[in-house]
Amino acid sequence: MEKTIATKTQEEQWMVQNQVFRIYDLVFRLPPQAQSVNFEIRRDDHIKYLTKCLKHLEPSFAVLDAKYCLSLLFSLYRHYGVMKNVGYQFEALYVKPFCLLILSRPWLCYWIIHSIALLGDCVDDKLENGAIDFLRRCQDPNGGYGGGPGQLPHLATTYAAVNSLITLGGHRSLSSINRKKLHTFLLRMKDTSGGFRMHDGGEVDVRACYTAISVASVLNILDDSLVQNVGDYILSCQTYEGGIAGEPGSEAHGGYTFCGLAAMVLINEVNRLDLPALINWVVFRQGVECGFQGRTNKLVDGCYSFWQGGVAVIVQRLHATVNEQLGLPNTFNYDCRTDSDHDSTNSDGEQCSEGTSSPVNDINEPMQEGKADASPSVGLNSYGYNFIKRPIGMRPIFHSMALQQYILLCTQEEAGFRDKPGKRRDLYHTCYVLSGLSISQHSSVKGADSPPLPKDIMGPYSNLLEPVQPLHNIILDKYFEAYEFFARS
Ligand SMILES: CC(C)=CCC/C(C)=C/CC/C(C)=C/COP(=O)(O)OP(=O)(O)O
Ligand SMILES: [Zn+2]
Repeated sequence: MEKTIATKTQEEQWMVQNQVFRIYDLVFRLPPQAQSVNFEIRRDDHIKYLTKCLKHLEPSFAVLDAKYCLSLLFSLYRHYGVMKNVGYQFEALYVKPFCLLILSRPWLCYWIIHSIALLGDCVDDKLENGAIDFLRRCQDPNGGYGGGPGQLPHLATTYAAVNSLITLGGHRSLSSINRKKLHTFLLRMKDTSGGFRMHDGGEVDVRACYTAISVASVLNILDDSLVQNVGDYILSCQTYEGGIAGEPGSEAHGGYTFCGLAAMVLINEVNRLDLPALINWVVFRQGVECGFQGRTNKLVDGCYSFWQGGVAVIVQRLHATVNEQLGLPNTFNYDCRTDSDHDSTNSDGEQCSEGTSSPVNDINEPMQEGKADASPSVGLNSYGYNFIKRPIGMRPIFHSMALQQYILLCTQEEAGFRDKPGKRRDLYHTCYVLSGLSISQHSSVKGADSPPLPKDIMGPYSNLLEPVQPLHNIILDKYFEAYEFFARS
């Protein structure tokens, strides 16, 4: 069983809290002149580390396959009672780490390639071509992507492969995806409940619903047969706390809440969720340590900067639906907010009062002249595009500067990012901490095209990362390139 705060030993609790609160003290309780805190992102070091990881990944693909077979052989020996001790040791040392590594190579590609793109860089041609060719080999002849060549297709690795290829961009990469076969695979994963299962004979959960809907939407292959009843399934996972669980009857969790909310937006059924309850749940997940926790009474963790932060920024574009559910007038009131609750001037210095702002449109209504696109696209595959083109109608519902502080001071290592002080860096946390930092930095802008103000960036303005399409967690420019590419083909 996982340890909660309550079940951790005194010593473990002290270690985590002492380190996190030391930083908290430094930032919040000391006068600014006494703070010798470096908030700068070590951009070059992160890029160097990530590129090195990708380089190591590429030539080791074949080697890993061979070692995997060997480790399975030892595992079999152990189960049949032959070479029991040697088998145990070998399994602990090699089988488990290799299984994890070998089954998740499209994920490793995505975490690395997306992180490099967030930092404003790209991989060189050799690495790019290597990654495209490798992902092509992970594609199943009957559609979908496995964790490596010849492995069973799986929705999570399909999502990671598609997001990687879109992030690499360009004709060679985008056209390597067999969309027709992928649609067949997605239909095969569809369950009678309306949800999706992760792989043939696998578990049905909200993660599967999201990964299926996300890839179908961005590849322009979403249709009624895929959408049917998936909203019912996700709705049945919203808990009494307001967040969304992995499956009906489970506990609300940030990862699944992001998946459920993003999927509901992509199928245009987000108004069926209880959004005020969801907002109430997510705002209380940001702790005094400034980072987010994944669920009630658990420790903060850098990766929830994206899962929970992502929920918070998606909600910012759902102001019309939230107002409707609260029985409030449908007003666009972003301009009426200021940094001080008592200040009645808007960001342009004009006087304004609550409730007198301009009307807003719902997700599929034409955008207001001058606010965003005058003619949004129509159809099942356009909800994500229209969503990102909408103006942001609500100020951040989380403390963006505090989250940026947690990220920069508690999760940044010399190179790479981690969960919290005391943990080691890894590629998953590097990817989701950077994704969380990006959405946090861009959470105060009013539209997809405006850059953030320096006051909304913790540290030097050079810390600014590339913006993402939060519904897919793909770099915004690359998302638009893919949207146009697949709209034509
Ligand atoms: C796109 C995609 C595949 C999304 C996955 C979403 C995601 C991160 C789900 C989290 C799963 C989960 C229950 C973690 C709890 O781990 P824990 O008990 O170790 O962590 P905790 O103590 O923070 O809850
Ligand atoms: Zn984590």
